[in-house]
Amino acid sequence: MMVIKRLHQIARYLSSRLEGYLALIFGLLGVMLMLVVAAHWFLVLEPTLRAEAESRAAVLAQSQVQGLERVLGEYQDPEHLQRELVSALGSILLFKDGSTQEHFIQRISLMFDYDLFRVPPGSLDLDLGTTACDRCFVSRIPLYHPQDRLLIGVATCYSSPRFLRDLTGDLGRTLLWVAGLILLSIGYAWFQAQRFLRRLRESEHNLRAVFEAAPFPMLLQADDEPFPRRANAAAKRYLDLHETVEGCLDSEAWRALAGLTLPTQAGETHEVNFDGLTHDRTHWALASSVPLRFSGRTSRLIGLADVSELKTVQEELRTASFTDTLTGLYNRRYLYQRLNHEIELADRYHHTLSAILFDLDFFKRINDTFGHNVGDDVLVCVGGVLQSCVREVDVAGRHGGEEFLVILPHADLAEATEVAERIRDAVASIEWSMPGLELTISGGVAQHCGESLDAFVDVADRRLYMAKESGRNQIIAMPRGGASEGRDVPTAEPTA
Ligand SMILES: Nc1nc2c(ncn2[C@@H]2O[C@H](COP(=O)(O)OP(=O)(O)OP(=O)(O)O)[C@@H](O)[C@H]2O)c(=O)[nH]1
Repeated sequence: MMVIKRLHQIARYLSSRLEGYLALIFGLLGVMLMLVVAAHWFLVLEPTLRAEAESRAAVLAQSQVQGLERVLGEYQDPEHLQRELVSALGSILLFKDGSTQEHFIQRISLMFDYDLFRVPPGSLDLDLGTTACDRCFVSRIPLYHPQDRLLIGVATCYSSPRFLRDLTGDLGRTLLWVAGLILLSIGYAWFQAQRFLRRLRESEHNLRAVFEAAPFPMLLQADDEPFPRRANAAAKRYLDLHETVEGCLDSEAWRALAGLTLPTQAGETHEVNFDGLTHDRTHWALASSVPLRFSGRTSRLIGLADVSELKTVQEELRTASFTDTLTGLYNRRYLYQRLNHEIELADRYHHTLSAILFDLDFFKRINDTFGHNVGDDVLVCVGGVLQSCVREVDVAGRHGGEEFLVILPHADLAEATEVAERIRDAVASIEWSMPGLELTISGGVAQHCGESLDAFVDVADRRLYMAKESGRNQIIAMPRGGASEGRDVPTAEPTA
């Protein structure tokens, strides 16, 4: 694992170095190409074309010189012969290209072997035409006597270099232009590539800086790897990441986080909670996960924003919104929400549901006699009694003022009445530290029979009113002879 990682690092280093020199390599390749083309031109093409041009010039000179041999055969008198030769040479030199008006043969000189050719020595050596003919092709054409076919001299023709130009045209200049353009293009491409690479490096550097300096945790993980490839300083702190001996980033919290389902779409966020962090508590984080490719591998960028404190505050607010601040019991808002829910469950699953509405007897008198603070303490104390007398599934809360409501799921009227009695007894038995303080409680019990929440509470309320009317300190679970109250089946007689 270490070896592979090391090799990977070396490969990455070499690759990054190569990237920097890539443009230079391409530039050198271009120059090499130009050198190969130039070498081919100067060493192969140009000599071949020159040889071809020379042979053309020689053929042309040969054809012209044939006329001279005829003159040599026709005239015996040296003076006459010389005049004719000069005239023939003049016509050869006048021979022009129709399109360019350029002379084909620019200079011609004759040399004879006077031992074989019987005229005074040197009398026929002629040299006519321009002397400045540097690049001319020189063709030496043997001259034979027309009768006995003996070699009697040599005609040296200096042909115009236009033969070479005909063959090459402007190839050389074109090649120079092309080479220049290629070099310019390579230079431009190299310059642009360097600029692009510099910008790329800058951009990568900036991204790394942003990644590192981000105040919230960010991690980069390849899809086929269990550990993050990169983590910024905030992530290392937050997830308590440490490097293992194998060189991977790992921690308890990372493992907990990696086991969760994180969002897969860009812009999507999930609230996740996970353990394993220091401070030994469950942490909440807002997680985002953006798919991307990194170093050619499918990866994801995980962003985390710790919302644990926000969650705690949210939870506290939620609890506060459902809690009565004085007694710590549920408040009326929660009681009604819960009762609504329990009614739905009872209707759906056809199970029993009962409720008890309590009211402290003559509570005003306690307030008036002992003061409001004592009244508050009494309310808190009664709340505690209520809480201790009900099951875990039951819900006890403050209905308002000195009224309390107890919800009893899966309890019929008889069972609820029993609980109500237990509470009444318990309240009556409280030993108050305040001399002269006595407290009783009255209650109305109702079993749900399919009616609405308001109607259900109303039944309990009317029975509570009856209890009050009947002298207080008692529980009413059925109307005494009231036909309109006879919906639920009483199983216990009212007590006094
Ligand atoms: N100390 C205190 N008193 C409260 C609180 N809420 C309501 N009360 C008082 O409770 C008293 C209720 O009085 P009443 O409605 O006349 O009823 P009661 O005196 O208990 O008489 P019955 O209900 O008929 O037995 C009022 O004096 C209210 O001020 C509270 O939070 N703290």
